Amino acid sequence: MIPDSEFIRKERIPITKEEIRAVSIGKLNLNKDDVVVDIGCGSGGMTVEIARRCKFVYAIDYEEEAINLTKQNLAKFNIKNCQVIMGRAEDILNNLEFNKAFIGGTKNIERIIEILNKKGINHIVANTIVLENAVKIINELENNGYNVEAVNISVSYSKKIPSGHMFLAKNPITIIKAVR
Ligand SMILES: C[S@@+](CC[C@H](N)C(=O)[O-])C[C@H]1O[C@@H](n2cnc3c(N)ncnc32)[C@H](O)[C@@H]1O
Repeated sequence: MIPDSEFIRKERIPITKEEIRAVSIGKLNLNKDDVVVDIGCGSGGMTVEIARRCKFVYAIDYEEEAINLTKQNLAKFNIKNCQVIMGRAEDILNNLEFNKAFIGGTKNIERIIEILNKKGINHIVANTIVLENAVKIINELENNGYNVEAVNISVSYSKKIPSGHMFLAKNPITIIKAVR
């Protein structure tokens, strides 16, 4: 995994933290022939990690700032096997050919899952920090016939204090994997 500090970052656009990227990449079980869509690419943290491990990535986000940041990070890490597309995933997915999906942005998630199902996508990984979104994503995936497994990951980072080290907890993230 690339350390968070090596990415170009903007405070307004949260990057998926290194440890969460590591588990998410594991759940995607990528191989060199995979073509992956990154839905809600944000700062491009996941886009870069996915692209390094597969054939091609489509990175989608409706925010111009996110698109620009993703492009900057792709350039920084010299990633060429990626197309960055600005727009709403639900309007774009039907025009793309891919076999796995990573979901980092959850606006209109019901429609997105419906499209992924109709396109015959058999391997999806989604991340969310919002409890209600986790429930919604799990229910929608199961309603669309996927076998779902969710893990909730809490990462704590060490901090040096005068008497030694302490751990500072980050918010838990739910990582949902759907296959069939
Ligand atoms: C938490 S960020 C993703 C972080 C990213 N995985 C990273 O490592 O930097 C969520 C992003 O999803 C985008 N987003 C949410 N719903 C979307 C949708 N339906 N279509 C396209 N982009 C979406 C938001 O604009 C935001 O930039």
